[in-house]
Amino acid sequence: MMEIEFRNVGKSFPDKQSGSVREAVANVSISIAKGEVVSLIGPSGCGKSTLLNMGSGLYSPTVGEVYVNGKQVKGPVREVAFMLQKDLLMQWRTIEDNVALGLEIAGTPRAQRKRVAGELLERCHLKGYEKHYPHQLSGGMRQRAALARTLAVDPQVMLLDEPFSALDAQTKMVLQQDLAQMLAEHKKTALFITHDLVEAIALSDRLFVMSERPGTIIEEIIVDLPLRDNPLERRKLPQIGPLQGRLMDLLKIGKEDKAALH
Ligand SMILES: Nc1ncnc2c1ncn2[C@@H]1O[C@H](COP(=O)(O)OP(=O)(O)OP(=O)(O)O)[C@@H](O)[C@H]1O
Repeated sequence: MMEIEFRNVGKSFPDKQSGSVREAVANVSISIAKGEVVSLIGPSGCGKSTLLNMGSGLYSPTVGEVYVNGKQVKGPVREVAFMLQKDLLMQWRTIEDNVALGLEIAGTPRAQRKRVAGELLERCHLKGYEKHYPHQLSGGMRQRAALARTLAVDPQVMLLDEPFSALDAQTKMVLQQDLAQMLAEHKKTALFITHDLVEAIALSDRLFVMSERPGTIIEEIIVDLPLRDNPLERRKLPQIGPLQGRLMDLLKIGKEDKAALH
């Protein structure tokens, strides 16, 4: 069974200026099996975040349906966790309490919350920072804490909306490595949005390339490369360059007047 499925999904938003509706996403069908990591790439404004929001139940599709674990998504889904570019940590809570937030909401007893948060912080290389506050950490460390918080609720499906785009290139590579290892170790299913083509190739089993708005899928690419759990090594493979070139061509980078990616 597919873990997450978009069936002929479309989404339109009311356009305040014209008073009509504007189509953001058109006729998208994507099926992702348990344990698969899939990336969405496409020009800015093509509807990638809108798709993720429909996956989590935050937005409802105008047409079509979304399923998680065979059940139609009709509102926020417990099995799905979101991670965004902004870490959204609460400044007044310690790192440990930020990581345990979802568990607290779920009513998990304090001792268990502390244990889970401690284990995840160690796994995310933040041991010793449990009692620190977000402002005392670097951007990369805060994003690690956000990753630990996302994993704390043990979601089946992770929706990742450019989680590393605000980080410097080297920090980003190290976090990608941690994420990839955790996804592989826990067989999590993930749908990842990125503008970084090599990041998409390094982390994914499959890629979907979207057109400009209204976003549709223009190409599905199977990343037939080893080392999905080791993106630092996968990046070094000779096949990466040609694959990146193919994506650049599909996205018409440098071929048109406008910037396809930014
Ligand atoms: N809540 C909303 N109300 C109205 N329009 C919206 C809403 N959310 C998104 N849109 C519109 O839908 C289109 C797609 O936006 P979306 O954020 O999904 O694109 P994106 O591909 O994620 O962009 P980027 O790569 O720049 O993050 C845009 O034109 C955007 O203005």
